[in-house]
Amino acid sequence: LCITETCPSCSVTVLSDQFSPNTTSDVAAGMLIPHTYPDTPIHRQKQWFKETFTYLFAISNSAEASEAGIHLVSGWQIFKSTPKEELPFWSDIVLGFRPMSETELQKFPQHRFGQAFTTLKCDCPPYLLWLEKRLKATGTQMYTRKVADLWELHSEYDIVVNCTGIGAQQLVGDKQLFPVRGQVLKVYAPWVKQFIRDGDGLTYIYPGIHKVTLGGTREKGIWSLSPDAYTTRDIFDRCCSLEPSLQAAQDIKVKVGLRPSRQCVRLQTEVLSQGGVKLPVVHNYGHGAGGFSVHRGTAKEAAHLVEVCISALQGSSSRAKL
Ligand SMILES: Cc1cc2nc3c(=O)[nH]c(=O)nc-3n(C[C@H](O)[C@H](O)[C@H](O)COP(=O)(O)OP(=O)(O)OC[C@H]3O[C@@H](n4cnc5c(N)ncnc54)[C@H](O)[C@@H]3O)c2cc1C
Ligand SMILES: O=C([O-])CC(=O)C(=O)O
Repeated sequence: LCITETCPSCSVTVLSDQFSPNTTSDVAAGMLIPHTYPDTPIHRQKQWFKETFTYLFAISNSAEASEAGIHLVSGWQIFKSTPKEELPFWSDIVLGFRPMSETELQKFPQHRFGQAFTTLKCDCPPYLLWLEKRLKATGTQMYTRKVADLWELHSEYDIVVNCTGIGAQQLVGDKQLFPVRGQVLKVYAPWVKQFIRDGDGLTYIYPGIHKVTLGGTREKGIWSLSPDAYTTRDIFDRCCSLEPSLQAAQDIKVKVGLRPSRQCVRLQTEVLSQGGVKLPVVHNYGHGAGGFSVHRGTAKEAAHLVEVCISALQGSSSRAKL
């Protein structure tokens, strides 16, 4: 979508072996709370988050909000001991960030410190469908196709943009990319309005428009997409210990996804070359546990890289004509 906006004259085709609702992005809670990428400068991560927040905040204030599944949500991030970094880098981007009051903390007797703020949440399947609808309206073609090798695309396309998430491990053999398995529950509990996140990142309660997401797990290097019944019970118990009213939750569905984790998002151009033929590839994958939080910012940067590739191709074809 960002490419169609940045480079309106180019024709875009989306190839994917799976579309919504069968992607990792459909499993995500979709909360805008960034995860830090250790090898990416903080100012760049902050810029990605800020652009994403600003973009989604505008949608949340529009008549599209409900169809797009975007809404504001207030709540608490709580800690058993005061974290080293009391003010995370994103504290001035979310709304109304402040330390929790003593009265608020009384709700969580096991926790000593907390941060209250308002952020945005994407209800992921509706948001992905809304994006697909907007993309189709630009004339973009979408085909179900598994790409085994990027070279198979060179006769059909001038530039390839690689947004394959965990699939990039196989597609481009990226050894730095690894799965972090996450299991979550989606439950019906419409009385839960505030989000609660344990600062250790393991337990969270995220109310969406129709369902509440209860999490979670972080299992490094595990590829299994099968739900685990013991883990389901454990997640439910951990969430009930933070919000006892969840005991009355109904219609519990279990989902599993593989976070495409890396020390940094791979957001760069690579020019593949074979027998004198060149194929520019813009990579944009490896968003780990924070893909929703930075998706618009990273997509805009990828679209800019595509723009640079187009200029280079136009430059080389006019030189060839000379
Ligand atoms: C349990 C869980 C909770 C999460 N919660 C949050 C959250 O609250 N906030 C947040 O910011 N992030 C969250 N995330 C992280 C977020 O889900 C990911 O960062 C994000 O979904 C990655 O998006 P992606 O588009 O790169 O990957 P995907 O959604 O996996 O999309 C990749 C696409 O590429 C296709 N593909 C792959 N290989 C090929 C190939 N060879 N040929 C053709 N197509 C291919 C796939 O079919 C898929 O359609 C969570 C993740 C999990 C697992
Ligand atoms: O950590 C969170 O708050 C939710 C999330 O992004 C994940 O489970 O990957």
